[in-house]
Amino acid sequence: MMGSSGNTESKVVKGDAGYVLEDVPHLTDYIADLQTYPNPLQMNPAYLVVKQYFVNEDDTVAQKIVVHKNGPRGTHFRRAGPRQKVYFESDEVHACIVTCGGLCPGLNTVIREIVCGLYHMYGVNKILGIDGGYRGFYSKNTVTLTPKVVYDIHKRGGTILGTSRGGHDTSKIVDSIQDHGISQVYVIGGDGTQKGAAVIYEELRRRGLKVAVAGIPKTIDNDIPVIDKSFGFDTAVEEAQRAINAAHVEAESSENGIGVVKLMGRYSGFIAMYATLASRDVDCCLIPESPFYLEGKGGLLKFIEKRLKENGHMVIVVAEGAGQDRVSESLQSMDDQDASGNKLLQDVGLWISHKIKDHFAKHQKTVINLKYIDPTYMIRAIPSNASDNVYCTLLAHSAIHGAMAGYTGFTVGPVNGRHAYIPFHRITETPNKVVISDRMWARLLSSTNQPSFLSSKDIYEAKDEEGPPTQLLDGEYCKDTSQ
Ligand SMILES: Nc1ncnc2c1ncn2[C@@H]1O[C@H](COP(=O)(O)OP(=O)(O)OP(=O)(O)O)[C@@H](O)[C@H]1O
Ligand SMILES: O=P(O)(O)OC[C@H]1O[C@](O)(CO)[C@@H](O)[C@@H]1O
Ligand SMILES: [Mg+2]
Repeated sequence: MMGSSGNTESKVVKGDAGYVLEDVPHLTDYIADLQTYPNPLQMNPAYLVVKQYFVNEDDTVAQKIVVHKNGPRGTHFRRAGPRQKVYFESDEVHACIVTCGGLCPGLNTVIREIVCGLYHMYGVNKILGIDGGYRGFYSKNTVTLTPKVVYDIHKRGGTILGTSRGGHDTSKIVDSIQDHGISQVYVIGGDGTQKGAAVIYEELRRRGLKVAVAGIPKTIDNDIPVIDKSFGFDTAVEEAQRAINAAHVEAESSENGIGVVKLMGRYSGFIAMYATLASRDVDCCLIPESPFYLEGKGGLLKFIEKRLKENGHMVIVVAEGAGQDRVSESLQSMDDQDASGNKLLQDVGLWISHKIKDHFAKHQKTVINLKYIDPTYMIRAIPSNASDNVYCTLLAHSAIHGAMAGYTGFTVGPVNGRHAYIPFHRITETPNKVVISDRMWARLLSSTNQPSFLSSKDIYEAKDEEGPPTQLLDGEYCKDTSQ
């Protein structure tokens, strides 16, 4: 038995045995009598031979794949992919693409694949690039995008369209969409961008316009929940190895050598955690989710003394958002924000380097040789690697298939390896963070042998906050990162 309840916020369908579909909006939810057309892919020579090319309308993807015999089936999302019927004729589509927020490897690949996918799979040849993020809709000229224009852009870092923070003026953006006669909007960006896409969708719907809005989640920090991983993350972790290697070479080449590497990660320490686990040369990894302290027993400085005694050198990786409360306290900084309202961070790498140098100079009378390496922008300004390129292609194709099939107000992304359409609010409400009571962080602690900086009270509270260990696998809103 299926029953459904829906508003513009959520469209939830319930089925048997605790099955829940968190569906995405469709143009037919607010426009009556929309005409459908056979999917032109049916005649496409490249795809003709694929058996079962089209996704079954009822296919959904389970958010939770570790299940118990009598447990509820849980939350599902609509499976991404091409449908037999589409809601746009090729000639009718006028698409636009915008990139917002910080840079990330793979942005150009996603742009390229949206343009080429629309053109080659659906015969769409009216595609506009919006210059410089959301504000480009109303304050800049547009760029015409063709397969020829985007041919080799995946080999370059950054975004050929430019990006920005702030400047989201919903009514001006939607006026511009209306004035240009745009019928599909592809929005590439992080949590802020997807929030912006959600309000654009709401306004288009309020005006009753036949315009599909598709979000492609971008975040180098991997802080978007529900999806398995964000594009560019692997590339960034790989690039971070170069900085860690350099820090290690510098550190081991001198007496009491210390290499400090700062990596991106505003609120989520995934890059630092994965880069540390991959490298094996790191002695200590500091992330925003795990508070640390410097002084006293169990503190960072005592650990450094111990490591230097044991090995004669060490490497510390610090995520940019780690220990921000301590840094701000000590620098008595103002609560500055960027144009999008994101808190501007203090340089924790510099701060920690000073603290370490001070400690050894004042209290230990030991000569140390500390090198601080800050590759933060270098790891996100590069082109995506091979596997991210393939991933970007799948994201772009999933977004195109969804928009052509009339879905709107959705983000695409892999959930347990299968691409799905996810309602905007599900990926913007709670950021994805490293769970320090999870097995992955335990693996890191055991590989570096660093202190956890947690008292037994903290450990008890961390477990209590997350619930018992198995709840992580069961948690509706938690990704299973434990593996
Ligand atoms: N709540 C919101 N409503 C509407 N627009 C928003 C909202 N939050 C952010 N935006 C807009 O989204 C754009 C990008 O936001 P932001 O600078 O926070 O980056 P992001 O997409 O979160 O990417 P990242 O943080 O990974 O760099 C900006 O133009 C900003 O104005
Ligand atoms: O300096 P910018 O470009 O505003 O962005 C810095 C922030 O962007 C991010 O890379 C996220 O996109 C964060 O890791 C970082 O704090
Ligand atoms: Mg963000």
